Amino acid sequence: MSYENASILIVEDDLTIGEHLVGHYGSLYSVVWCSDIASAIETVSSHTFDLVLLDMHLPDGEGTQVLQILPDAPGSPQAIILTAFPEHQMAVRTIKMGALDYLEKPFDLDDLDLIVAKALQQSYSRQKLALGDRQRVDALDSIKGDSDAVNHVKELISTIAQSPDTTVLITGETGTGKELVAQAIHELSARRSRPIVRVNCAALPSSLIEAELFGYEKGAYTDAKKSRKGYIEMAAGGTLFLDEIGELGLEVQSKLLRFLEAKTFTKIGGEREIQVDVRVIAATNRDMARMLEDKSFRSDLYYRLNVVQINLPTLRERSGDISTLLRHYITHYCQRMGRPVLELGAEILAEATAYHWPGNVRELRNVAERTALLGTFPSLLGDGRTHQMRQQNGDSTEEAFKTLADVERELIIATYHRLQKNKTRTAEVLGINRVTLRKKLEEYGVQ
Ligand SMILES: Nc1ncnc2c1ncn2[C@@H]1O[C@H](COP(=O)(O)OP(=O)(O)OP(=O)(O)O)[C@@H](O)[C@H]1O
Repeated sequence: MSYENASILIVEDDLTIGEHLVGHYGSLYSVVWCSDIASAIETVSSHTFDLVLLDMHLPDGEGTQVLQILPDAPGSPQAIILTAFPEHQMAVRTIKMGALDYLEKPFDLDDLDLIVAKALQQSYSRQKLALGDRQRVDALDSIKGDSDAVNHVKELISTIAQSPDTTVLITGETGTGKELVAQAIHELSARRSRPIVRVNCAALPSSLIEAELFGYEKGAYTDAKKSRKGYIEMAAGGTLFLDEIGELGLEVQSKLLRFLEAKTFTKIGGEREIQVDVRVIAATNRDMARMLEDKSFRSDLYYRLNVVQINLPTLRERSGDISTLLRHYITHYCQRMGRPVLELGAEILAEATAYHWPGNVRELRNVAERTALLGTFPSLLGDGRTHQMRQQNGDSTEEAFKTLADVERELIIATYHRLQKNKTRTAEVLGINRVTLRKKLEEYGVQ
């Protein structure tokens, strides 16, 4: 294993030892040498090191002063204590404070090399672990929303990720986030260092799909000049994400079922059994119950894929997440376009909440992009009224003014949605009669 990117801070006031250490480690690693405690504290607090070689007695203080700040320093480096004053108690104290090891001067460089290698190995594994944790957090973090339904999905993802061989079926309308979920399962699983290969079964003509999935041997077709790996082999060790699985023809369904059961397959035109270890995640927005009924999808394959199912809620079923998602994507696009972030007024949120979102989060994302680009929020409910957007903390006073009719509209729509579209309660709360409320809602295009 190579640690050429490792960085070491040497804290040593003895010139000969300092030069010796710099000469020895400087050709292998990035090395910084400080000869007093004050500059060592300053340096270790502002730069990232993997390791500190720390003398104990320096002219302006004790090495323990550096040792105690290491856990909070960038990169939380390890420390190896080097001292000319062998004191048993000091050794115990520094180890208790977190030092990795303690060497008495004069020391043998070979001994120090061994301890340094051990320290760098630990630091390397820790960094990999930290990276893994970060990826893990990021994977779930990309799934926005805080409704019970989304939190339940996130819990399922974490559980399924722990079991890297289990086949998963993700169902849900178009744009609900099936691919996002498949990606998160892969990134959280032990397979994350291997590829996730996505195959859109709807995008490939049925004549090609078998060759694309399983590959072919040279000569399998007239124009098969050399053999080719299929997606399954390309995903070896990782995850195969079969999107729109409902579009697979019956013939390929049988071959896929055999692969899922035996974990082996043969390429088209081949005889050799190929063994591949992949997790299969399938997704569909089709009504699978109906497909099973009309026998356009094999029930045995369905049950084999459906070991665990994640059913993603539509956006309208989790309307509480609409404002979070809109804010997230409008901010994202405004920042990407280098524009001031636009503010989402109550009226827009009320309209967005009332809307049906047939294209789910994908549609919302497109609306957010268009809004960021044009500065206006489209009329979702078909009343033809687009909304002029204001910039966060930057609107002109004129734009900030609203008419009484605007305020009334916002209040009525927001109250209606807060009361789960209960007209009687809404009319009661607003102090108007039901007929007036109904007329107003019709006028606003809200059902
Ligand atoms: N909970 C979510 N948080 C943030 N973005 C989301 C969420 N769900 C979906 N998206 C975004 O919406 C878009 C559509 O998501 P995705 O492609 O995963 O949907 P899908 O269900 O696989 O759609 P289809 O069935 O059409 O293939 C993507 O840009 C995705 O990043």
